[in-house]
Amino acid sequence: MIQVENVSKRFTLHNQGGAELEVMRGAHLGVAPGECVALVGASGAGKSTLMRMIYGNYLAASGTIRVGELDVVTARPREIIALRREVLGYVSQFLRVVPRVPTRDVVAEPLLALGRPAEEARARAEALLARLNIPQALWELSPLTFSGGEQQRVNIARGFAHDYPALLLDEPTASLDATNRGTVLSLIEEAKARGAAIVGIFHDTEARARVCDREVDVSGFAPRVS
Ligand SMILES: Nc1ncnc2c1ncn2[C@@H]1O[C@H](COP(=O)(O)OP(=O)(O)OP(=O)(O)O)[C@@H](O)[C@H]1O
Repeated sequence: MIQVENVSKRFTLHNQGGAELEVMRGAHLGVAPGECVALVGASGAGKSTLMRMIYGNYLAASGTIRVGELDVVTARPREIIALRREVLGYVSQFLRVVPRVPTRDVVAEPLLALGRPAEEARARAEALLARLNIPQALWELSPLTFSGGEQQRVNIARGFAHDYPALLLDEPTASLDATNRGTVLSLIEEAKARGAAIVGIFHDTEARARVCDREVDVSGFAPRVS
């Protein structure tokens, strides 16, 4: 479902005289439906960079990144937008939302964007918010003033609203209490059971051991200095 082949990445630092920083060469990764793969490696090894390339936020310098039928490296912006709407979900560490939009609508939005009936989208959003222990009194409010952990749970609810065939998870259990952490791990297990292909960064080693089938050490993709 997710197939990364021979990917390299260079950053051009425009504010530092155009210096070129090569951070990855020959990256490979394959994730089958129903599988969860953890990206591991020391800080700065390139875990986030690889995840952002799969999502199409960073452009790979070479190689292919297939998600379903689409090669993200050569895809047009319109195709990336459709991929993100239908196929590839991304739970980032931080919630980014438009001000004044109620929490329930923030969570329902991915389903509405797919043309699902408003009633169904709302019901799904409410079920997820309840499961993640967001008090009902907060559903009508914007999540911008919520606590860090509440915002993270709203972000997770939004990321799991649609049953994406592929999911990217950036530290989904960071800063959660034991109960909510358990709920998030159950959501991940349920996504795997319905066939989602998942790539995740988990500094929480117990969480990683519970939900991930394999680890891929991105340090192995560091460019060799010759
Ligand atoms: N936008 C950017 N511009 C320039 N360099 C970048 C950019 N993003 C990442 N890098 C560099 O790429 C390398 C990999 O960074 P990345 O954030 O992917 O590592 P990581 O493994 O996710 O680290 P951590 O575990 O600390 O989050 C680092 O040397 C970093 O400085």
